[in-house]
Amino acid sequence: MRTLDLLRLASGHGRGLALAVTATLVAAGLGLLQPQLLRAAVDSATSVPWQLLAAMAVLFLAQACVDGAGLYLLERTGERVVLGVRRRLVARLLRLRMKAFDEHRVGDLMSRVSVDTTVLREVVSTASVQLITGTLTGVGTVVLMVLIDPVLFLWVGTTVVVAAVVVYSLVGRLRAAGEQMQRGVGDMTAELERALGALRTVRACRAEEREEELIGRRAEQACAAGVRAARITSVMSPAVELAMRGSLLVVLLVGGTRVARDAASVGDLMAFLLYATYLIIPFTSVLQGIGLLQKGMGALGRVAEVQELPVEGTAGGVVPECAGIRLEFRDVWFRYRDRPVLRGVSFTVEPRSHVALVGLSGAGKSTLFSLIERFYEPDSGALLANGIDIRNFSRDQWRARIALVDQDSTVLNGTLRDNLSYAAPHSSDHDLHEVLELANLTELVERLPDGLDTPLGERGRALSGGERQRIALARALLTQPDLLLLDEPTAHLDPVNERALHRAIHQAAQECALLVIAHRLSTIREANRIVVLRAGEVIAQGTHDELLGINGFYSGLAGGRFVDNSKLFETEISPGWR
Ligand SMILES: Nc1ncnc2c1ncn2[C@@H]1O[C@H](COP(=O)(O)OP(=O)(O)OP(=O)(O)O)[C@@H](O)[C@H]1O
Repeated sequence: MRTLDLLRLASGHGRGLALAVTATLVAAGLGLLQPQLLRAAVDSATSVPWQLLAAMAVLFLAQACVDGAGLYLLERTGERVVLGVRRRLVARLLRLRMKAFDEHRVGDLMSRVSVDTTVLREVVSTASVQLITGTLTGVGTVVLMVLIDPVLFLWVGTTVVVAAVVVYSLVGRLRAAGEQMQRGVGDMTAELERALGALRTVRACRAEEREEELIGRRAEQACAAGVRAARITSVMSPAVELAMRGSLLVVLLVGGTRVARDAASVGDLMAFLLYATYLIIPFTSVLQGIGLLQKGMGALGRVAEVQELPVEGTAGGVVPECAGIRLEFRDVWFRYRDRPVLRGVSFTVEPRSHVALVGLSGAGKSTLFSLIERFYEPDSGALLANGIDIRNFSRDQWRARIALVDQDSTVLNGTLRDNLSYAAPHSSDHDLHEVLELANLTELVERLPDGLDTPLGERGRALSGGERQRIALARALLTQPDLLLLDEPTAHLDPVNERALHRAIHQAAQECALLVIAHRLSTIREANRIVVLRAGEVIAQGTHDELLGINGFYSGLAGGRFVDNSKLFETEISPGWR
């Protein structure tokens, strides 16, 4: 099965591989001719046979050139095969269903693209040729040896068979060790990615030593598997070497006596001896090839696992052009694995309306956003856009009509312009400046040394939390969505910027529908409608004033938990935060 996968890997590169294998085979063939020339020179010449020596020199040179060309072709093909695999893996990883990321660690998935594919390259560029040319030249050498002296070959053959049996018995264990090593490297990368991704927290918690210890342990696991593989190889290699040296000794002893008894000529013995030394090369090649192939099978398995993970579908129709989107949650149920999170959620966001979602932490508010973005699908019930189930639309088309600003306000490594136009790459400078003004960012652009073209650093490290949030909002507004999803948009803002952002949101709400996860009273008051969520259920809907009168849970939330920023401004803190 895996062998088939391996062959499939090389498909499309058959020409390059065939050329490389041919070159290596020709080089090996040229090598096999040399002892024959030597034999002829020794047996027939009475003086130094210059012509034969010149022919041998030409053979040596030709062999070196063809061998070099074959090696280059192989390495090139290996690189191209890996490029194809990496491209396929990257395309797959970027489209995996979100559930796959709940079950697999990002660092481990990354290590499959970097480390495992490198092992695959070795299999393609080295192991395949080692196995093919090693076997063929080995067989060729054996045939020539049998032709020269079958009796002598029997002696050599026996030692070689013993070595082959030792190698065969160790191959399975070498493969297992190879797999463990790759897994160890994957685990280590995952831990490192986790620690570096949260470096500020690691430092603030003075956890460097603990992280170092944990990541070191993962590295040790990879090292232990590597050492296990080395131990197995260290038994294999001397076994082969012993067999080779033994067979040379046998050739000298048995061959010498046969020459003494005139059963063979000196030329025969020299040619046979040369072939016996030549046999070492293909035999070691095949051995190394088998070892690499076993390692490669482990890597291939890990790469194939990614290829089998489910991706988001691309099928579906176009969202019909309309003046706005009316989004309806109709009796939506959803669970993460076996944990129910949403229970029969029903509510509607009218076109150009402003709806706030409120509820305690863990009530399921962000999950509602994930369902709207179609990161996950409901277990039952449906989300309807203007009466049509959104599963009928292609994800791409649907996502083009909505925009999301989440709490993390992701800023990508790149310039401010790259970040703003990420979802709308062809925006004009005029459009960019319009949204910058809306998000109260013009001052930031003036302050940055290269304005819109200033690099923002990895994850926008050079920016404040509020600036990142406003950039995320500006990016969302630039796409002119029909539905804007905001996860507490004013979370990182001071009152001045909060007011500016409310203005921006208010303006945006003229053009599109807004669904806002809100924790601040100011954000909630802006909404035409508030949906109260409790443990995955919608327990009430209405305006702020209506809900205060009819819903005890909401009144409790409003009285105790919403942050009233106007009070914060006066350095008073609402009772729930004391
Ligand atoms: N990927 C996930 N896998 C498993 N459980 C999850 C996942 N994401 C969220 N949950 C769980 O689902 C529940 C709802 O989470 P959700 O993030 O929707 O809550 P929330 O109301 O947005 O909370 P908050 O206000 O704290 O952001 C929580 O109990 C959370 O632990």
